[in-house]
Amino acid sequence: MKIFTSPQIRKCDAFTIENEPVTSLALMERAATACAGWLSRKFSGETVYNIFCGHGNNGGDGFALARLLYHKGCDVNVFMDSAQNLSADAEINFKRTKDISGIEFSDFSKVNKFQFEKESVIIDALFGTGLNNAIEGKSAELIKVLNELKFPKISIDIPSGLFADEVSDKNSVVFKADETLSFQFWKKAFLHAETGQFCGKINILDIGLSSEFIENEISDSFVIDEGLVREIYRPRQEFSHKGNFGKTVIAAGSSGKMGAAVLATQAALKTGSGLTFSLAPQCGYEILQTTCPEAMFLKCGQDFITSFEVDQDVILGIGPGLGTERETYNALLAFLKACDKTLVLDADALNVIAENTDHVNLIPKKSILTPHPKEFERLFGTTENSFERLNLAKDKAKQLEIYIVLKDHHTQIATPEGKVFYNLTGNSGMAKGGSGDVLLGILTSLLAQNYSVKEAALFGVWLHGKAGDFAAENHSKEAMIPSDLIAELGNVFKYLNSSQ
Ligand SMILES: NC(=O)C1=CN([C@@H]2O[C@H](COP(=O)(O)OP(=O)(O)OC[C@H]3O[C@@H](n4cnc5c(N)ncnc54)[C@H](OP(=O)(O)O)[C@@H]3O)[C@@H](O)[C@H]2O)[C@@H](O)CC1
Ligand SMILES: Nc1ncnc2c1ncn2[C@@H]1O[C@H](COP(=O)(O)OP(=O)(O)O)[C@@H](O)[C@H]1O
Ligand SMILES: [K+]
Repeated sequence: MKIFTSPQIRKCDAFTIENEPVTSLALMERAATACAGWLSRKFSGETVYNIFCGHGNNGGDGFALARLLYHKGCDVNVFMDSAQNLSADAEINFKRTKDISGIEFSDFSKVNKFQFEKESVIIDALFGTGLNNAIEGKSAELIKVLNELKFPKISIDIPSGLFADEVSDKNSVVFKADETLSFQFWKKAFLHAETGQFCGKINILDIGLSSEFIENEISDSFVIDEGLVREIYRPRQEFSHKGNFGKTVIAAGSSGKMGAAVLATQAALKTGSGLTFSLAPQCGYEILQTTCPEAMFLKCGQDFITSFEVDQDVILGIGPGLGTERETYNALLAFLKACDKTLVLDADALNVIAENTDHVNLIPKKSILTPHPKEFERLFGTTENSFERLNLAKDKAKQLEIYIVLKDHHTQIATPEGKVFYNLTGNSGMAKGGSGDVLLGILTSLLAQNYSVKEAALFGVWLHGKAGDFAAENHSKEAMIPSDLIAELGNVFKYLNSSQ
């Protein structure tokens, strides 16, 4: 699914109004109807909705929502700034709502003394995508008060104070939502840590904006939705044999870090690789042969890896637990100098490359790099925030013709064509040492099975997160461990096969 910027969303809005039989007012009604439906499914009939309306169209959504909820039999209070002029559509919806005697209207200034009912919900319809500056004055004071209230908080379209496409100033006042009801599209602000922390759970509501516009408008940012994953996923053919599913080699591990090699190798096996090998030092022989009996052992060194030489017909994933021995580093640099095949590079392999700025030029084109934020910084330098980090990743992916998988809550994949794909699966239960090793195994296995590099990156990151979500469901975010991700891979494939 494409991600649009605020100006593109406005264009989409205008195109829909111009080319489809719908007025801007009717579009507002659709938006409010979608919100009213969502809220009445979510909350009980006893709920009292306290709707805070700004003077733009976000406020217009709020006035319309107040009327629709009231007509569903709900209790509704509306708060507004009576001194402000309203936008045209907000004015019409204000007029349609103000004469309903059952709805109480109050000025923002009354909020401090207002007796909120026990079953209250706070609805933020103050500012939407039209915000053009940090919120100050009365509105800022209001938001500070609302943020202190201990009731469920819902933002309409975007939490007030956030910009859709960029980071807001650290000190700016932002409404802190438990859930955000947004229209039609994901916004970048929902997907980055600095801004996403204000959004709570995101719910994208379809309001029927022009599919013609959505198809034709160019965007370089996408979310990986399940439809895209299903297009990529290829169920196994029954008339097939192990030779059809590639050879995966996981180069990982050193004395004291063999667990990383085990996790990556097991993940490669459970993702469907035809033949799987662990390239590891002798100290890991018994460990790997016992924990991964299906994988073959390629000995390269005693306590750490001293050579990365492999056959030409394999796909190689390098990095987890390699350690920091000079000999391993030199062997990897020598190998990279001679290699022109796609690789998956993670962890210590990235640290080797980060040692010298020229080393990035040794990365074979079309390789996948999977840095976490610190590794990314070591490789490519520091940035002010995650939006800028992503821009730098986009530049580097284009310049070096590689795929950069920026690991995060919503992992971002930057492609050589300058596109960015945000992942939506995964959870904080995965924030544990070893999760990244599992990802390397999955990605390498998919490449070996002949998925294109882009497909492997998108599908692999989604699979990894989905396995994490299943693990959290079964074990809790606290108790789940990276091994559980591997165990859940089977259920993710079953899920893909059963709901085709
Ligand atoms: N697109 C869609 O698909 C649909 C969109 N819809 C809804 O419309 C919303 C966008 O509405 P919008 O453009 O009227 O902007 P919104 O955020 O309500 O108001 C901004 C107002 O505040 C002002 N202002 C700006 N910054 C300020 C500041 N710092 N401090 C103080 N004032 C500030 C600014 O005035 P200006 O400075 O521009 O004169 C403007 O008057 C969108 O989020 C969604 O909810 C749905 O109804 C239908 C489908
Ligand atoms: N809060 C989170 N939400 C979703 N995914 C997460 C979260 N924290 C970590 N992850 C995922 O877990 C993995 C952690 O990788 P990494 O930091 O390399 O760990 P390690 O190297 O210790 O295995 C990444 O794929 C990352 O996206
Ligand atoms: K809002």
